[in-house]
Amino acid sequence: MMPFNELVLASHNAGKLKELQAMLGDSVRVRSVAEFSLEEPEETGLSFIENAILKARNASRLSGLPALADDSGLAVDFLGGAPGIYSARYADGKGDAANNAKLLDVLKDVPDAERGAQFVCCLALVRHADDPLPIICEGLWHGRILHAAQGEHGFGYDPLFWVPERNCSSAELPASEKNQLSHRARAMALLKQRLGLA
Ligand SMILES: O=P(O)(O)OP(=O)(O)OP(=O)(O)OC[C@H]1O[C@@H](n2cnc3c(O)ncnc32)[C@H](O)[C@@H]1O
Ligand SMILES: [Mg+2]
Repeated sequence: MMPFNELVLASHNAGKLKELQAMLGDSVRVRSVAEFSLEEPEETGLSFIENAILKARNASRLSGLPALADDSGLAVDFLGGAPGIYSARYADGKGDAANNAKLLDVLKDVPDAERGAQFVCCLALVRHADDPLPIICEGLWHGRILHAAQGEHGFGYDPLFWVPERNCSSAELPASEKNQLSHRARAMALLKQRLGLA
């Protein structure tokens, strides 16, 4: 059991919410921040950590509940870690398909050996909106960027992310497998350890 019985997930991304819920299982009753507000807080931080804390505090303030936020993104080696914390806004807010198209275009002449990338996930848990000691857990997932989209599962950049340990894209993995391997899965495993659940 979690040290509390209700938790609000501070995300407006349906793909993330599904994965986080599956990973949390029935260890805690999960609510979504959308029950309290549809307005997304501005992600003004310069790091995944700052943005995750900012989203968690916002959701906790709105709900009066402990809150778990996920700030994540794709860091491409050839681009010096871009789009990074700006992954959701890479194509100026035009959405996943536009983000993916832009990334493919920017990397169109880059050979496989230079297409290394990491998915990054930072989870932040606050017990209340002004919690002075949020719990922060990170996870990385190493792969490389494909030359064209592959696979239908997952969300976001998954169709472009080659998973060397499975020889397929992350959008070709069934949800249950992605949820054991991914950046989010690694961060969640650490969070469960920190909470004494693992
Ligand atoms: O901030 P919230 O409301 O949680 O939702 P968001 O989609 O804006 O989330 P982020 O600000 O953390 O941006 C994450 C970006 O990285 C992408 N991303 C994160 N995890 C991913 C995953 O597991 N598979 C594919 N893309 C992912 C996602 O599609 C977004 O473009
Ligand atoms: Mg966001």
